Parts: sequence; C-alpha cells; structure tokens
Amino acid sequence: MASTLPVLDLALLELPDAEQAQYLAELRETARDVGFFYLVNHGINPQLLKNVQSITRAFFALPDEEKQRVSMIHSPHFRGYNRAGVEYTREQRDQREQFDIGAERAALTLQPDDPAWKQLQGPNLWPQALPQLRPVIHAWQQAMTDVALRLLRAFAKSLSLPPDAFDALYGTHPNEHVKLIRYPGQDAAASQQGVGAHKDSGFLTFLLQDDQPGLQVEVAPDQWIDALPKPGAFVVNIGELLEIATNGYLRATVHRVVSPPAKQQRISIAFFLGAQLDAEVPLYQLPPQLAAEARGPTSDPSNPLLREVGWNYLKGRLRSHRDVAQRYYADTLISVKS
Ligand SMILES: O=C(O)CCC(=O)C(=O)O
Ligand SMILES: [Fe+2]
Repeated sequence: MASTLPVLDLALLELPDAEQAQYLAELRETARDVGFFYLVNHGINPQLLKNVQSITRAFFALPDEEKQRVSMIHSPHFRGYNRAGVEYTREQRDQREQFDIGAERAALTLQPDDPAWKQLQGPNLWPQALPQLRPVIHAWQQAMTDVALRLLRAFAKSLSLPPDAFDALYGTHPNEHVKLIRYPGQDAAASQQGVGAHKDSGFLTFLLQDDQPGLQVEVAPDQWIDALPKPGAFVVNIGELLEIATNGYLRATVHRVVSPPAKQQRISIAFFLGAQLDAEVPLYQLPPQLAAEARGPTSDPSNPLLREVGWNYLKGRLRSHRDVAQRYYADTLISVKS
C-alpha cells in the first residue's frame, strides 16, 4: 500500500495525442485506486498563489468584529465567514474557521414550486476592511476553473469518452466554490477534528496547502495516509459527481484534517469545481473493459449520492451549516432527509 500520494504532471497533457495514452492510463488508474494525487506543472502563476495565500492570512488576521460582519448567517447562499466549531461533519464540530466564496451571480427570484437548491445561487459577501480580497480571489477562481476544466477533459479522454463529454454538465455556469480555511492549533486533550471524514460533492477539488501537515486520506478501510504539503503542487481529489458519472469506476475518496498542535495553525485554500446546479448526472457508457471494473457508486445511508446536482450540493451545505440551514431552509429540512 502506497504511503504517499502519486504525482501527476499537467504539462504532459500538451503531448501529441499518440504519446498521451500511457499518461491518460496513469491518470485514470490513480483516480480509480487512490482518488487523490499531487498535481505539478499546473501552469498557475506562482505569484498569484503567493498573493492568494497572503490575502488569506490577512483575512483571518482581521478583528473578529470585521469577520462577523460577513458571517454566513447573513447569506441564504452559504457564502461568508464561519468561526471554528460552528460547522459539523459526521455530527461532530469541526475546529476550523473558514470563508466561503461561490460563483459571483445575482440571486434568483424563487417561485413557490421552485426547488430549494435554486437559493444557492447568489452574490458573495466581501469584507469592507480588506478590499483586495475580492480581486485576488476572483483571479484565482478564474485560473482554477481553467485548470480544473482541462483536467476534467483529460479524465473524459482517459475513460475513452469524447473529451467534451462532461461539458454539458458544467455548461456555462459551473459551480466554482472557493473556501479559505484556517485550522487553529489544539491542546492534546481537545478535539483534534479539523474537519471530520467526508467526501467532496463536486467533480474535482484542488487544495493549496501551506507547510503544516494535517490532511489525511483513507486509502483503504480505516487505513489513512498523510497528504503532506508539497511546495508548488496542488492536492487534487475526485468528488462525488465523478463517482456517480462513472458508476463508481472513479472514486470520491474519504479524507479528513487533524488539527495542528497548540500554538500552530494550518492554512489551506480549497477550490471545488462543481457542475451547473440544474444539471443531472447521466450514467456515462464506459468501454466494456472499464465498465467491468466499475464498482457501482458507494452506498452509505448517511450520505446518499444524488444525481441531481443542485440537491447533491445542497445536501452537503445543509449538513455542514446547521444555523444557516435553520434560518433559510427550514422547510427543506422537513422535506429532505439530508
Ligand atoms: O484543509 C484541507 O486541506 C482539506 C479541506 C477539505 O477537505 C474540505 O474542505 O472539503
Ligand atoms: Fe474535502
């Protein structure tokens, strides 16, 4: 069993088609067997990455009062700030503070019969005390969307599907979710749950870690390996949408973060590429050889995987942010077991 994550080089996608076969097979097998890897040579300007990291530190260093002004409780779209201990994973509180940003779009006017997930679309909250945050995050969100779509097309090719097979799913409105995260250090006697074990709900996740360890990946039942920070690389993982789309051939791997020791902290910046909220994930026809190896999507009664993208995404948001759910989605909580 590997003790570190595999490394994949995005620049190899520029090879002529005839020379790509081995690389695409490696991409497919890594995504299938581990579901997590380091991505190097991704082409994102290192200065942009530095800027994103330093503006994130500046955000968390703001006085609590400023952060509370952009608290998520003000947003029916699940945007904004949460202090540590407010979010839940597997019924336990996560010890991390975070700031969520989504695709910057106007809120929709809902009709009585509209599905609740339509309320997920809307504007972000931005702190007045840190005006540079918005342009830096927008630039990063755009750059990450480009990289994520390149990688998604490579996945389609690696599965012998047309390269644009997934394009209709993310359409013109991909769900581009950025999360700035700070894990405060914890005393040995306190809860070490930075974020509890979970799968991500979208297509692909990219993590920009600092140099503090803590991220762990479940490579086999109850077997965890450390995804140690690797300078210049993203940690990439597969989300539930790719698991559903490939009938479980690709795997949305469970992962978690263990808190840093007291007096230290860990900063991680996540980019989640999701599909358009009104899309439904079809079951893609894989070639017989791959189809025979598909395991079917995992069935976990506490986490059903839903083909309707809006519902699958809302499921995760309602579970994580109980206070926002109570305030804006009370009717949905009654009608949907999340
Ligand atoms: O902190 C990290 O690097 C991982 C965060 C994570 O898994 C998540 O927010 O879904
Ligand atoms: Fe995650």
